[in-house]
Amino acid sequence: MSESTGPSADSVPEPRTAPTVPPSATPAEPPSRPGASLGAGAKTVSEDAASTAPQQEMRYVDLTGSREAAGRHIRMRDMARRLPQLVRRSLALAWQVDRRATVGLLLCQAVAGVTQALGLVAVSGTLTALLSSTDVYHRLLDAWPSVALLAGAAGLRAVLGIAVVWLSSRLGPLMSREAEQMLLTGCAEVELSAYDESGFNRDREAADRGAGVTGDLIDEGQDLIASAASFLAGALVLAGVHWILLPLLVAASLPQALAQVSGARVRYLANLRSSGDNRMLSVLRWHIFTKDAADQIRAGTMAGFLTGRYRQTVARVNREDRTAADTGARMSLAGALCGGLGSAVVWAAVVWLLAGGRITVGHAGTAVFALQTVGQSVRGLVSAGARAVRTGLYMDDWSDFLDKAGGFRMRRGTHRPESPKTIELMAVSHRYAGKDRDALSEVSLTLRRGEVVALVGFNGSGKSTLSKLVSGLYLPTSGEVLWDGVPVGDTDPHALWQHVALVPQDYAHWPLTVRENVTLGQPTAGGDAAVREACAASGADEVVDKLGRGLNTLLAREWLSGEDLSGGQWQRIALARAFYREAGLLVLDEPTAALDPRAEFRIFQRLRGLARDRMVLLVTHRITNVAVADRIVVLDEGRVVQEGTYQQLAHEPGLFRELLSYQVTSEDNEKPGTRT
Ligand SMILES: Nc1ncnc2c1ncn2[C@@H]1O[C@H](COP(=O)(O)OP(=O)(O)OP(=O)(O)O)[C@@H](O)[C@H]1O
Repeated sequence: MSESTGPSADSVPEPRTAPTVPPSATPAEPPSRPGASLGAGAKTVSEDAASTAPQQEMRYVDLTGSREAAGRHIRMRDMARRLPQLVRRSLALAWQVDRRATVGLLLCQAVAGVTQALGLVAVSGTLTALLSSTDVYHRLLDAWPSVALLAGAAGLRAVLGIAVVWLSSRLGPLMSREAEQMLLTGCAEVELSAYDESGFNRDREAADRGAGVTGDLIDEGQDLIASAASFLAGALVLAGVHWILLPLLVAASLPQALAQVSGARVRYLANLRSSGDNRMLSVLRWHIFTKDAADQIRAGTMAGFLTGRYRQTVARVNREDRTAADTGARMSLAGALCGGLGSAVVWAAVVWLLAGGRITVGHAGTAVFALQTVGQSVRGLVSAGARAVRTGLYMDDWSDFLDKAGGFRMRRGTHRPESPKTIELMAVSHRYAGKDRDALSEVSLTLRRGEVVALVGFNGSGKSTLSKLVSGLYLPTSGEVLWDGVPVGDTDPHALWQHVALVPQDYAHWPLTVRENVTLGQPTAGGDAAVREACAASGADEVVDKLGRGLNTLLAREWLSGEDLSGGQWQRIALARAFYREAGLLVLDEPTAALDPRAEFRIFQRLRGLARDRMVLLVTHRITNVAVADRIVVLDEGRVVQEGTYQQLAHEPGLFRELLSYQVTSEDNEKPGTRT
C-alpha cells in the first residue's frame, strides 16, 4: 500500500449508523411509544404482549431485504466487478466539487506509481552492483547512481504521499457536504405526502448516513489507485526477475484477501442488523440529553426506565459487534495461516530459482523487495476494495433515496397564481398513504377574500388535513381544489405558497434571531418597521421588548448568547410570522392554544381587520372564539356536517351545539368581534 493509504479495513470505523439528532430540533420520528419510530418491516413485540411481559426485550430491527441481500453479496467476484464503478463514482463526485484537486490527485498517484517502479529498478541496480565480483571501491562507484535514484524515488514518493493526503482531506469533506446538499435539495423538492409513505423516513436516514460516508470513498479510491499502481510496478519488476514468481505470489495472497472480504461482509451485516437499535439509541439519547423532555423525565421518574432501555439496546448492539469481531478475527487467523504457507512456497521458489542458477543473487535481492511490494499492494487492493465496497453499499442507500425522492418530486403545473379571490373545494377527498379510510370525504367548500371561515370538530375529524389541502400542501386524492378556478395541481407550488401564511399546530422554533424568525429569512422593503408591526399585531412586541438584544436576539438558549422563550411567547412569534407575510390566504391552526386570555383576546380582535384584504381559515377547539368567523364549517369523520354563522349553528340542533355545550358559554355574547 502506498503512503497515501488510509487505515486498513480492520481498523476503519463503521460509518455512523444513525444521524445525530441536532439540538433544538425534533427528531424525525420521536417515539411516542416504544417502537413508534420503526420503519416498514420493523419487528417488535405487540403492545399487548409488552403490557403482560414488560421484561421482554423490545427489538428495533430495521432490515430490508434488498440491503441484506446487497450485504451478503460482498464477495471477491462482486467486489472486482464493483470496484471500477466505485472509483469512477468517487472521481465523478470529486470532479464535481473540485476539479483541480481531482486532477492533482490523479497526477500524484500516477507519478507515485512510476517512482515506485523506478525505486524497484534502482534496488535491482544497487544490489547487482554491490554483489558483483569487483573490489569494494568499484562496487560502490557502480552502485551510487542506483542509490541516488533509490533515495530520490523514496523522497519523491514521500512528498507525493503528503500531497495525496492533503488533496484527499480537502476533497473528502467537500464530497460529503455535496452529497448532503443533494439530499437536502431532494427532500425540499418532494411532495409533503412523501413523508407519509412507508419507509420514506427510514430511507432518508439511511441516505443521510450514506451522504456522511461519501467523503470516505475518495480515500478508498486513492488507496485503490495507489495499490494498483504499486502492484503494477512490483509485478513488472518481479516478472522481469522470473515470471513464475508473480502467479505464485498472487495465489499466496488470496487466502488473506478472502479473509478480509469475508470480514468486511460480516461487519456490514452486523451493522445492518443493529441499524434499528442504533436509530433508537440516537432518539433515546436525544430525549435523555436535551432540555425538551428533561422536566417530564424528572417528574415522571422515568430516568431509570429510559437509561435501562438504553442499556438493554446497547447490550444487543454490543453482542452483534462482539460476534462480528470474533468471526472477523477467526477469519483473519485462518487467512493468515494459509497466507503464511503460501508465502513459504513463494520464498522456496526464490531459493529454488537461485539454487538452480536461473536467477542471480542480485535478482534474488530485487525479488525480495518486489515480493514485499506486490504482497503489500495485493493486501492493500483487497483491504481498500473491501472498504470501498462497504462504503459503496452505504452510498447506494444515498443514491437510491435520491432516486426515490425524484419519484416524489413535485410535478405540478406552471401557472403562477395571484393572491386568491376564491378557493373552491369540489368534492375533495383525501386518504393518507397506507390508510384504509379517507381523512376527508367529498368535501365541497368555497373560501372568499374578506372572509373568516372557522373549522371545528372533534380530534381527528380532518380539520388540519383540510387546511393543508386548501393551502396546496397536499393534493387531493380525488376532487379538485381550485385557486381562482385553476386546479392546485396545475399551479407552480412555490408561486402558490408565496400567497400562503400558515401557523400550523406544531410550529418550528427556529434557532435564528427574532428578526429571522419573523421574516423567515425573507425581509421585505418595510425593513424592521414591518417586523415590529407584525410583532405588535401578535403581541410579540412585549416579548421582544424584554429581550436583551431586541430583534437581534438569537432564539436558542442552548447556544452561546441565545435566549429561550415560553410556549406562549413562541406562539406570539409564530403568529407574527404569519402577519408579516403579505399573503392572500392566512391559515391559523389552533393559533391561540398557548396564549394567555389577554393575548388571545387581542388576536381575535384583530382577526376581522386582517381578513379585509385576505381570506382567513381558522382551525380551533375554542368554540366560543369562533363567533368571530363569518362562517363556521363543522367536520365529523372527514365530512362537512354543518355550515353556517355562529348564531345559526348555536341555535340549531347538531354537532356544533354539542361542542358548544362542553364549553363555558356565559360570556359568548361579550366575545370580541362577534358576528350575528
Ligand atoms: N400524516 C398522516 N398520515 C396518516 N394519517 C394521518 C396523517 N395526518 C393525519 N392523519 C389522520 O387523518 C385523520 C384526520 O387528521 P387531522 O389531523 O386532519 O385531524 P384534526 O381534525 O386536525 O385533529 P385535531 O383536532 O386532533 O388536530 C386522523 O384520523 C389522523 O389520524
